[in-house]
Amino acid sequence: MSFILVLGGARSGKSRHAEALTARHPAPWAYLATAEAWDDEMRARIAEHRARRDARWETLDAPLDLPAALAAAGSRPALVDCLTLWLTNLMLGGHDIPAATVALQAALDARAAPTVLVANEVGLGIVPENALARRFRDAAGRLNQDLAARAASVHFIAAGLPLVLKGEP
Ligand SMILES: Nc1nc2c(ncn2[C@@H]2O[C@H](COP(=O)(O)OP(=O)(O)OP(=O)(O)O)[C@@H](O)[C@H]2O)c(=O)[nH]1
Repeated sequence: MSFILVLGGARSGKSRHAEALTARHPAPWAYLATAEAWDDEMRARIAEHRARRDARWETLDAPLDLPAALAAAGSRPALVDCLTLWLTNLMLGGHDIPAATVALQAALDARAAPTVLVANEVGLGIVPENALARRFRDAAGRLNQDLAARAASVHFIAAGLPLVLKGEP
């Protein structure tokens, strides 16, 4: 089944927008979290998100094996938040990014329920000074392009407001 891709910068409101898109479908919904709580700041960010979601959401942790989590979500509408952190986790772990992208696409193709994907638009600022940051920026841009080409709709969020780049609002 096709999916919706929600792009945006940090604190642009993309998670909230993606939650609303997912909630257009009947509950229960699966929230596939790719973040890991390494420090207090991340724990606080995650706690804020968890407080916002009610009991109709079930959280599945998917820092690396996102294809398995998409399969585990089964017939529930699923929200993946976010692909850019998943990519970070893969890169830091030395995983094969093209192979992981193919596996992700296969898992998306296999879904029979609606899916909303959140990703950061990271390439709008100045060129990063270090090589790893430049590699990450390029990989994130490529992943966004690959998924946008396959998505039914693509929404770009800035200042909490959606700009429809492709498909339905
Ligand atoms: N492990 C885990 N991570 C979560 C959970 N809920 C949310 N997150 C993570 O929190 C991250 C989002 O953090 P924020 O800092 O609020 O995101 P942001 O991109 O700055 O903000 P917006 O664009 O406004 O959504 C996502 O990557 C999620 O994976 C959870 O229950 N468990």
